[in-house]
Amino acid sequence: MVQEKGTISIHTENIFPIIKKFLYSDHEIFLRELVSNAVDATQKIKRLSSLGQYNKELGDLTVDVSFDEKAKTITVSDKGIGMTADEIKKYINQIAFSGATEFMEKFKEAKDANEIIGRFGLGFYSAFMVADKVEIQTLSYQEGAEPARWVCDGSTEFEITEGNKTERGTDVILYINSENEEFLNKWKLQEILDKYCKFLPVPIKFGTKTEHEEDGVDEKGEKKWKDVEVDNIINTTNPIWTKQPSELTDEDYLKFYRELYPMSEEPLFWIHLNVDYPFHLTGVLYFPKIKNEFEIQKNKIKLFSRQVFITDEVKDIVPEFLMLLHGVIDSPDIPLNVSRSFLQADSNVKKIASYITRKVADKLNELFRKDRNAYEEKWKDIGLFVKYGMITEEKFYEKAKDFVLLVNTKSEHYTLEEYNAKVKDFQTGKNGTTVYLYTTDAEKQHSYVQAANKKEYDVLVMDAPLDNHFMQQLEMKLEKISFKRVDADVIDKLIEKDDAQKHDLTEDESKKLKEIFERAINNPTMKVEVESLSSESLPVTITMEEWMRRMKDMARMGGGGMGFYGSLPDSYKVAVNGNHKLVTKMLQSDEAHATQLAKQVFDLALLSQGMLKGADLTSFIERSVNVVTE
Ligand SMILES: Nc1ncnc2c1ncn2[C@@H]1O[C@H](COP(=O)(O)OP(=O)(O)OP(=O)(O)O)[C@@H](O)[C@H]1O
Repeated sequence: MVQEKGTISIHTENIFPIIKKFLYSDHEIFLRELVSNAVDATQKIKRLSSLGQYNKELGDLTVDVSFDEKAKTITVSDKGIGMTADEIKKYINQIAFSGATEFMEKFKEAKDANEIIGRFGLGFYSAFMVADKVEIQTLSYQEGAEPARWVCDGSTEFEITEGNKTERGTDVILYINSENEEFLNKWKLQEILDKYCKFLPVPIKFGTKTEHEEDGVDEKGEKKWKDVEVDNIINTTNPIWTKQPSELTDEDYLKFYRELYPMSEEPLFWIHLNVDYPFHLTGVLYFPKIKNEFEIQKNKIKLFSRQVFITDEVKDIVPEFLMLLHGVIDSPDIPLNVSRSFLQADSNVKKIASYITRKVADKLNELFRKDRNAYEEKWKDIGLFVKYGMITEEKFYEKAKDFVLLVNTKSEHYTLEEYNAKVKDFQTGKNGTTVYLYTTDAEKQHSYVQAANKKEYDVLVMDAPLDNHFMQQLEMKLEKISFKRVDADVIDKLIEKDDAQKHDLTEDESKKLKEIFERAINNPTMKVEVESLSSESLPVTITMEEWMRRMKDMARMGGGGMGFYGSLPDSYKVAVNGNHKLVTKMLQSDEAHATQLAKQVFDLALLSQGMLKGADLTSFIERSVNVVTE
């Protein structure tokens, strides 16, 4: 007997075709929505029971997901609070959005199904993305409630009749349409449940699975096994982020990490997030080992809302540099279903981002203070992360400046403050700027590093692509320091002091020398200059000005607006040591011999820079052999 027929109050005839069509790409979330509703209903009955407002047995509260390939149905059953016919009318029929007109207007901007579903309270209706007909069989927990049945065939017509349920709870039965039969598949459903429902707080059963069980011993005394069918519970109801850190061991955290990222290396350490005010957020963030930039995988953080998986695109919620971390964040306070631009402006999201940034900085600081040696050992893996954070987040910079480390060619680690104290006295030039010398490749730039060390200068290793930006950041922030690569100039000019040496050459001699070299090198991008270096320094040194090289490096890395520098030819300075005895010899030789000597020492300088290649290298070798045999 039909009790009631009616029209779902959305005033627009064909809302379902719109839902179906528009939400095409995200079809699978219908299951997330229905299972979440079932879990909500279950938690409500638990709460009523604990408040003493429901006094009957709760019984087994497992939510059951099943499908029938022949009947082409998927059923989600719960033993939650159920609904009366009136409640169905109230909650299901009057779709919780303020009107079809608004929906019609807004859906145009919406970018994905999540947005529409959440914003308009269409969770339940997402069932129509995959089903032609949806049936609800339900019995409310309330004393004397009658079972009710609701059926809707995807038009705006519905029907409420007497239901057949004899126990408290709700069954939602989807009659899957022909385009969506792929969902009538065990593996497909299992996959969707794994993705969205793996950590829901109520057990979810999906069929059964076979397990091996010990079955006594045989005649020989060996263990016997038997296969038993057990419920296939697809979720862990108390994932670690819902627990207190004090209840957890390191092994628990590692186990959870392995569960989330089965193929990954062990994380370095982790942070347990737990805040109640001014927003709710729990989670565990792991620091993965990051060896180099190419390995970075973003979007590894999974975002949950009350244990329901929402997305692993956490951009806009956590600051960019924190996306290098792995783990989970769970917050009901993140507006999940709004557009990205709205998200960025949301004050809760901003607070959450700065909370996480602070927590991460505090954790690093704690590791640094507690066990400096261990921290230094891990620096290789966390350095990139810390520097990235300092470059991109002002707030993080302020905290991290106390625990970021600089590493020199002797593998010694220094904080910014320690390093400044170490080099200030020796490496401050006459203009008052302290020069931090660095190498990007201690092997290749070996002769320069050695020259610096001879002068008792310290040399840092800055070999990550990010270091360019990092140094620039430090130059801006720290007063009166500048970074110079060891081959940015001849050693005496890298850090200019008052006691600069003079060479004994006359102006004419200098000019002549310059000409000899220019002729020998015959390359306009090599600018020859006669310098007064110590007589033990090499006769010729090739350098590239710091500023120019950095611009070129950035252009190479694709730095915005730097393309112009990339297109300039490399320009080097060829510093001829006016105090070297070879110079005197050259000035006294005939032109041909002088040119040959100039060529030879220039090639030697190129060689020490790793710049001598191809035909030039061959002719250098031939020339050298001749010199030796002469
Ligand atoms: N399995 C169920 N048991 C009891 N009540 C249910 C069940 N499923 C849905 N309802 C009722 O129907 C209402 C509407 O559900 P729907 O999924 O459309 O929206 P919602 O769950 O309130 O919001 P959203 O899905 O956007 O988070 C629910 O709030 C609940 O009152």
